[in-house]
Amino acid sequence: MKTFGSQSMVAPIKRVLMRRPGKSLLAADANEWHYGSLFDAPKAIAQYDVFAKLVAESGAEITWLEDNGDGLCDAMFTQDASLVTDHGAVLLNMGKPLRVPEPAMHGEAYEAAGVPVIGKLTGNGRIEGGDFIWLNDKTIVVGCGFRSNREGIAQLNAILNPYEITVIGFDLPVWQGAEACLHLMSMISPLDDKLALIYSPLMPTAFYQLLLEEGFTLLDAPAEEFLASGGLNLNVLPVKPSECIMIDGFPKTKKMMEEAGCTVHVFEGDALCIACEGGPTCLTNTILRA
Ligand SMILES: NC(=O)NCCC[C@H](N)C(=O)O
Repeated sequence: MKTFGSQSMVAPIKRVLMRRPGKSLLAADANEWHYGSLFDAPKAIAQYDVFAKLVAESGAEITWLEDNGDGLCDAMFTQDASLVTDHGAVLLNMGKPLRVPEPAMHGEAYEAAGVPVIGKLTGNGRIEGGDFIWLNDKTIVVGCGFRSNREGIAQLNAILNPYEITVIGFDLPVWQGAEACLHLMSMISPLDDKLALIYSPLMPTAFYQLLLEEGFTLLDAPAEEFLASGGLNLNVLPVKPSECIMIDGFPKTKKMMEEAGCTVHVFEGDALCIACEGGPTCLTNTILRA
């Protein structure tokens, strides 16, 4: 039986890597980590538990990393430090200096979980997982901004081209500056093979055009909810095609997805997600979708 592998954003989620926030988050200096005014660590941990329950209820097996007080508060956003393909995992290289130790942690977890590591980014090559999506099962799109760069794309191509996977890049806007977290997935969440929730004003034009050429239907999220949530209204985790988990409190975005045929599960995420700048996709790293 297949225990790892994923070259889709939306196939049924079967296994994920997650890290429950604990001691590190409770000791976090919000300024140092760029967490917002809604940050409240005990509340964030309680919200995380509700989210984790939804993930488990979707049928996914969770491979756990524990927050044992190593001080890596952002490590709960497991999406960012590695990516898993049908051939094994790639350890990424973080753009946010405070997060640099995380890919090595993922490497240890994959070794323990029986997932082969087929390569890792090094030196000045940087990509964070929030900056990539599978456009199709042979093509990865990476957003180049403060967290990911062209050297990272060149390295990822060198690792994945032998498996007939191509990585292409599009430049992201500056938006709120270098300290804020803006990833490619801050402006797009795939919901089905050819359906995605987006925020078009921030999207690279050529990427937007490519999605249309590929036959995507694009649901453009309402600006007021995007701005009120720091973009987290559209950070939506598909648990299977047209079924997803989102943060509660964004009724217009939710309705838009429901009207497009999606089933949407919600959880409270103000202290966890809005404050810490990462949503349901960021809190999970897909090990197996099939
Ligand atoms: N994939 C994501 O969008 N991850 C969110 C990461 C948030 C974290 N506080 C960071 O700044 O890296």
